[in-house]
Amino acid sequence: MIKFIDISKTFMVKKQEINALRHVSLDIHDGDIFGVIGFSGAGKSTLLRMVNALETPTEGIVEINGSDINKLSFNELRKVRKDIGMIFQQFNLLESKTVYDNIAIPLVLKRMSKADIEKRVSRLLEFVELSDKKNAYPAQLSGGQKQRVGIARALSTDPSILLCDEATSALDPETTDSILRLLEKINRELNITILIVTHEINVIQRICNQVAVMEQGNVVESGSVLSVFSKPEQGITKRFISTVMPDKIPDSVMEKLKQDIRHYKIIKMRFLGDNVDENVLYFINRHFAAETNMLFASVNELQKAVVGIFILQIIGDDTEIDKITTYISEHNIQWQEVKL
Ligand SMILES: Nc1ncnc2c1ncn2[C@@H]1O[C@H](COP(=O)(O)OP(=O)(O)OP(=O)(O)O)[C@@H](O)[C@H]1O
Repeated sequence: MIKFIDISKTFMVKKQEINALRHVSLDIHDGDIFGVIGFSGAGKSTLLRMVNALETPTEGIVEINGSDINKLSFNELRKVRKDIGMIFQQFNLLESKTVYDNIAIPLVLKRMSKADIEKRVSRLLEFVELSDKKNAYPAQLSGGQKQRVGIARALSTDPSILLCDEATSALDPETTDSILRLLEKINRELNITILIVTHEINVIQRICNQVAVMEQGNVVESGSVLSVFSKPEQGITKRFISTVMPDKIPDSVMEKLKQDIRHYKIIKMRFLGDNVDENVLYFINRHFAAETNMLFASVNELQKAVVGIFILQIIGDDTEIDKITTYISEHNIQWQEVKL
């Protein structure tokens, strides 16, 4: 388990304080794919680099499996670092070395025998599906292939934690998808805990089970991806999520609404998981004396659950509208009024 306990980090640049992290507390459990999202400068990389003590906190404690990483002896720290792999946006491969040699570097440093290195590297190349590129140089590889080499190198010491610093930000969407599938396989088959920092919400949506949203050094929102995506609280979270799960009335529909002189209320409902199965809309239309008009609907699958967003215009008198919203609340469906 990785535990950030009340972490703050201040950099001094030309006598000016930069508060890169402010009182950050997070728990990352074994087996998690934990995503940290935020815009540039939010403090994500600084936080990630705390895990292998490439960065030390000004205040607070970073615990890995119960021990304070900044209180370890040199040898103890070296051992912990072997248990932590890291991949980067720009891959960080040695251009003058072949794919094989790049992956073998950590094993050579570990003084592993040649035969064992050969065995381990071949297995890793197979795992990342690059066996045919064993003797190629990085310049002969695509971005996705380079990242696969980076991943194989990070896995070479058999770590239990993998840190990913914007690992897909330099890749096109299709290649991103294949790398994310590989990360999922690493988590599932090798039982490796993954910590990802990214500014791409689709990365979080696609593979993470937990998320923390960072803004100006603070964690402003965190929790399971399902709970945060289905009920985002903070403005920044809503902005990120709306790019992959739109929740706005389309402009053309909005124009028509402006001409509508009937008495109505507009509500936005979010259905989560099981309650999407209940045919609430059917019930509303049959049992209340109001007309409903669907202005927008989207349904997304997340962590094998369904998140539905419906924006409904309810046309009728206030008593009937109140009955409907009470009925919706009683069915534990989140809703809020949308004001034009
Ligand atoms: N070594 C350093 N010296 C001085 N300031 C730093 C250093 N490292 C980071 N910072 C500053 O700390 C803040 C957080 O930076 P950090 O790289 O952690 O953000 P980030 O969210 O990862 O952004 P990006 O995605 O652009 O890397 C920024 O204002 C950055 O300029």
